[in-house]
Amino acid sequence: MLETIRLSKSFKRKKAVQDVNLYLDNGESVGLIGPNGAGKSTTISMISSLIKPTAGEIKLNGENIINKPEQLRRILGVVPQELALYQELSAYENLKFFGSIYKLKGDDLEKSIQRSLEIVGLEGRQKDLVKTFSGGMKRRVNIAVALLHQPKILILDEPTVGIDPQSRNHILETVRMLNQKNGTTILYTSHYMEEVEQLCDRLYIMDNGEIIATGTKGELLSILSAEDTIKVQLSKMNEVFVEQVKAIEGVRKVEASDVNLKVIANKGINLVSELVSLANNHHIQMINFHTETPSLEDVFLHLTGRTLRD
Ligand SMILES: Nc1ncnc2c1ncn2[C@@H]1O[C@H](COP(=O)(O)OP(=O)(O)OP(=O)(O)O)[C@@H](O)[C@H]1O
Repeated sequence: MLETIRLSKSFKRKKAVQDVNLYLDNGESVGLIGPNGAGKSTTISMISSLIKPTAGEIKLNGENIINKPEQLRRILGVVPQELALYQELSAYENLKFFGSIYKLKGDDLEKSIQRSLEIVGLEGRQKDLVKTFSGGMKRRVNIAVALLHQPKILILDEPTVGIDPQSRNHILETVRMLNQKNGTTILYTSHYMEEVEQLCDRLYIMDNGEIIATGTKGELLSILSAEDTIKVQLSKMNEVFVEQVKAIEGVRKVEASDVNLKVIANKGINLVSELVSLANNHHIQMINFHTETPSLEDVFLHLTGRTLRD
């Protein structure tokens, strides 16, 4: 349905986005995840024709629409990171104003406003001034604005940053409902891995302006399927022991702190028995150990050497 091909944007010498290929199929819920500054907002701004790409194409149903953004605008709803609301107007008045920009009028406009307010759960607060709302409620009004023209594709740029947990849950539920009940195609950006894990069928992982991995959760986790992670608590620790653990064939990484050891090793080696015999040689007891199941955060760490929130 919607596709970007080698989409790139530079600001002077800064390459903010480079060669980004992504596609959204009809009815999919797709996550775009990456740390601050990865290039997510810039990518979204290009797709929503707020800024012009330096290079690349944006295709809608196979047709390059970079120079005819109005085609895409009709079917695209965008919830930007920054609030775009009039604080001195009520929620209803804000929606009325933005609805008129979409050229909605009369009964159609009224129905759209009430439908959008209902979706975000603010129909009971529509007469209240936006300035009296919590941050989370303002975000929900922002989402209602993006829904006024019943977009087929909804893009949300980090919609849960800095808001209370109740509004966050409400927003996640709203997005899930729009995707699963209304069939709205979703592109959801976040630097919270657990949100995209919950909401999205497929993910793109972005770092330093580039897509560094893509796939379903299962496909991304399989990047780590060649490794085992074992965490061990010991009765005591010494440096020679740690060095000998590092030297075990197939061990990739060892992190030691206090009496805890985390060992990442190639799958298939008999790491536990090697550790037990080494510990015995040093008169160290293994108090407990467990194998860790990798998460998508681990995939990100594996690919970039950093955590998402670094
Ligand atoms: N108008 C601009 N002028 C110069 N540099 C910019 C501009 N907009 C973004 N950048 C730079 O481009 C890079 C990508 O920024 P972008 O906002 O797209 O990242 P992001 O992944 O959305 O992160 P965040 O979650 O912090 O918004 C950053 O290094 C940023 O400083």
